[in-house]
Amino acid sequence: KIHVNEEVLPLHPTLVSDKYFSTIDFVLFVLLLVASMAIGLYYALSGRQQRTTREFLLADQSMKCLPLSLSLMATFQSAVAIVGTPAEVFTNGTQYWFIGCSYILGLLIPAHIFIPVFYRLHLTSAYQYLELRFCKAVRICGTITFIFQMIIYMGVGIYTPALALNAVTGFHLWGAVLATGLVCTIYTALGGLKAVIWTDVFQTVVMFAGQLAVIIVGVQQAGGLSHIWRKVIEGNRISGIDLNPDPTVRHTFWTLALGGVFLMLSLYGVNQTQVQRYLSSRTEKEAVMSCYMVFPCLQIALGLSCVMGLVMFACYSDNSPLDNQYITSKDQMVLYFIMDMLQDFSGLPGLFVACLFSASLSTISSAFSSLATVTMEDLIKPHYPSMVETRATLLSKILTFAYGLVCLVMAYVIHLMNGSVLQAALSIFGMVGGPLLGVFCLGIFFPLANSTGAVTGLVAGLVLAFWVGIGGFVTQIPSITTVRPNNCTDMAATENAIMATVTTALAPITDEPSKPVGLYALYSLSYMWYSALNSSVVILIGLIVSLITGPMKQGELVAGTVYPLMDKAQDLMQKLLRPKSCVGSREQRVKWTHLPSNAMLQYYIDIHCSVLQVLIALCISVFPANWYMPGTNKWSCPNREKHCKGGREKDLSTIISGCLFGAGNISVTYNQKSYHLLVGV
Ligand SMILES: O=C(O)CCCC[C@@H]1SC[C@@H]2NC(=O)N[C@@H]21
Ligand code: NA
Repeated sequence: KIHVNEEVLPLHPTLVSDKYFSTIDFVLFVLLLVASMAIGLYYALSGRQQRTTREFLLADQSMKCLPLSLSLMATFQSAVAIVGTPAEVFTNGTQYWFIGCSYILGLLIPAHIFIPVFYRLHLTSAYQYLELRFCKAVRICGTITFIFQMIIYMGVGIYTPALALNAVTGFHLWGAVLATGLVCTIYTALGGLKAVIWTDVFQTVVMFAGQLAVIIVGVQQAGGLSHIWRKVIEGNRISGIDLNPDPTVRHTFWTLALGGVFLMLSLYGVNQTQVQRYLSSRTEKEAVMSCYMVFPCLQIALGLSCVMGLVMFACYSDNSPLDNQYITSKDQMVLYFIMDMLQDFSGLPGLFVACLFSASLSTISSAFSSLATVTMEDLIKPHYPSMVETRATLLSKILTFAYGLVCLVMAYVIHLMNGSVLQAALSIFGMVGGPLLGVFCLGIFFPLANSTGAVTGLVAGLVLAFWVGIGGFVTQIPSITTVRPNNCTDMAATENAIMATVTTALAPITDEPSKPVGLYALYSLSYMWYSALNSSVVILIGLIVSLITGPMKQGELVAGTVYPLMDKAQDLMQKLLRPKSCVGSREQRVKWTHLPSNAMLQYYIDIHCSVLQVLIALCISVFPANWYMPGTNKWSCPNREKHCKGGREKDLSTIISGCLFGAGNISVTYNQKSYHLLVGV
């Protein structure tokens, strides 16, 4: 049996028999690199030739929403998702598809909370916010955390397609890594953010084209839609909605749709790569629009990958190349499928490989650009405030090159680690991106949070993240190795053990394992909850420490750094200390229907609402108040019979939020008067 090792086995004799990457496939791959490079050079040489940092790092703030939205999607849609998602669906069914539900809140909240705050502060780096809101130290901590996260992700992003290609076709591993790394570095360093965004657009088109072509031909090869449907039904791969509340189950509706919201927020809300795109928009409105438009793009991308997984399953359910040890990891599955089933369609493998590398290029170029930006803006510029623009721009270009080299080094580090890439990437986002999300939320939603609280919270969040993340990684080794015995050499066995560990619930759990207790329960937490857990811990510790060390005073806050949502949080704390009398005597009441329909309403939420309720309230707060305010008698107020008569009997958003999350109090302030509402049924 073949153990894939690119150094020993440059070509694969038994894998796809006599089928190799052909000349036309190779040409398509090279064309992709050449076209990307050409776009980069065009922006390097045209216009004002990237002479200021505003031009180089923020695309002259001239971007429109269509290219922005495609670029937003391309940034976090790497080869990891292209090979990882079909493999996930192949092994565990379509449950992962439910992550699509998290895109709703995961994009609405950035669009209406994060974008307005960042855009109006005229930032370049998202971490400038942390200094404005807290202090320099928090900014530096945030920047360093971000750099750490992106460097690892970049390594995974560049290594994944190269490894898959190498394992299946024997294409030179380091040749592919070097080619993509160099091309990407050059066009990013020369063309700046504008080149990155426009190459993203081109690469997105290639990505969709590749996936779509493979699916269409694949369906035909697999014996048509009805045959595929029968196979996936027989193989039990169409997953129903799994409402199991157990947080240790890897993928359920809750881990994906709710845990996924936090993941999405850390990526689309506060990650520099995306914030930089919002800031490069011509207007705030266009930035918000681009955020809306990512939604269908992400859904299409997710749908295509899932369908590809199903098609693959129909082809290989009885004869898995993984079981036959034709391939060594499920991440090689997609390419194996392409080379095995579609080899006779000249150019199709090449188109798909171009798709794979498009995904990877668009991700690492965004990473280079954002890393150069934060290094310049957060670490270098503050020390040289009088640096001239041309010099700063040149330095930014050099930084981009430097990160290109770092990326190549990281590819080698990832090469030494080995593992299932999708879960690895998402775990990194949860472990490092989660705490970062927490510190931003702490600043934006809680006026009382101070710098000490922010630093302590961030550090505590990171410590917990690595504790739980690494704990989960280590404690899973024994159980998995027994599941998957292998008869390779000792070296290969250890390697496989590590690989299988990251693959975690590779096989759906068949026999009921004993419930983990104590720390093991914590370690077995689904990786999809990492973002939520870690960000909540940062907020909680941040608030506690802030309260102990003396909360921030209203006057000390820089205007525009806090979102009005939690404006009254301090009032609320005081109110909570008093016995609660639904509506204080100071507060006046008017009929709900007397509130003007365009009233600007401010909400604050009872502190004993759960995090979920807070989220829902956030969601509610983004809809125009007059959608559900006037005369809705689901809002209870004292004398509600008197005041709230004749309204709509059922208000959808109220009912859904109420049913799902129980009741919570929300107060509305209008014209300096407070009104209390009870959300729920
Ligand atoms: O790099 C990748 O391709 C995978 C990691 C990022 C995936 C996140 S999960 C939610 C969202 N949907 C996507 O397609 N990408 C991001
Ligand atoms: Na990408």
